[in-house]
Amino acid sequence: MPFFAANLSMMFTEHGFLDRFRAAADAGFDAVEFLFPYDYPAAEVAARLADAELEQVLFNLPAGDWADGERGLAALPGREDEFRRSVATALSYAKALGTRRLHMMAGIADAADPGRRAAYADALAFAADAAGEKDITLLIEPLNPRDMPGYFLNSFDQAAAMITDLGRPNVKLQFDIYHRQILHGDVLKALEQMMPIIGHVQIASVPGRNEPGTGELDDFRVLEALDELGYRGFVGCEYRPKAATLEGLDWLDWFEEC
Ligand SMILES: O=C(O)C(=O)[C@@H](O)CO
Ligand SMILES: [Mg+2]
Repeated sequence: MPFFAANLSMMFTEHGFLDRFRAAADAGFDAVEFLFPYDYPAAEVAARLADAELEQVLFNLPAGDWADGERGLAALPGREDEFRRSVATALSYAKALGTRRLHMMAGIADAADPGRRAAYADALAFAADAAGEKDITLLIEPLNPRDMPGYFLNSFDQAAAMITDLGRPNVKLQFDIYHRQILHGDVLKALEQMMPIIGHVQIASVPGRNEPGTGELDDFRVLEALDELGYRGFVGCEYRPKAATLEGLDWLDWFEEC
């Protein structure tokens, strides 16, 4: 049985962000992830985690001007100083929140452009070193172009090659089953082949990005396969509930029963 983490950027949005921690704990979660904590003081977020006795398992590095369409800084030449400051900001939040995994978003950039590839490779090495000093795993995640048009990292093989080429033990793949199915399919074989470099898993149904068990894949079989393959990390529930979050949570009971 995987360890599930509620994604508080997508789940429990019936509540304000800071109230989602208590809501997730009351619903039975022991762990949470979210995209960004930066709108709130780290001490305030840490207090909500402590009050709800939750583990914070993952969040993203600052990703630039989100409202203006930016989706990360790593592959953007000319933004190196900002990127390096963003790494420091994320590490300081990670320390306050006890987080051991950070996701580095790449940005909207053409992966065929050598300048952008070089910027990304430099950013990855820099962030890997900085995270490694704090014993933190740095994750990279391929995203499908329907949800994230123009995103630099849109292939699992490309991500795996970058991780292998860099050869740092604290750089791993964020394997989002939803993105994998849309990008390439062949989910079970990819999990098997990439297991040595997987540092975090996320799940949602395809194509709706709703509760597991409501889409085209047998999500419960995929979750079982994670167990069989020896995955002992977290599975982030990064889905948009079809209706109220609590109403849709019975998928967890079905999964436990099967
Ligand atoms: O969109 C996803 O999938 C994520 O995991 C985010 O961290 C990136 O927006
Ligand atoms: Mg994801």
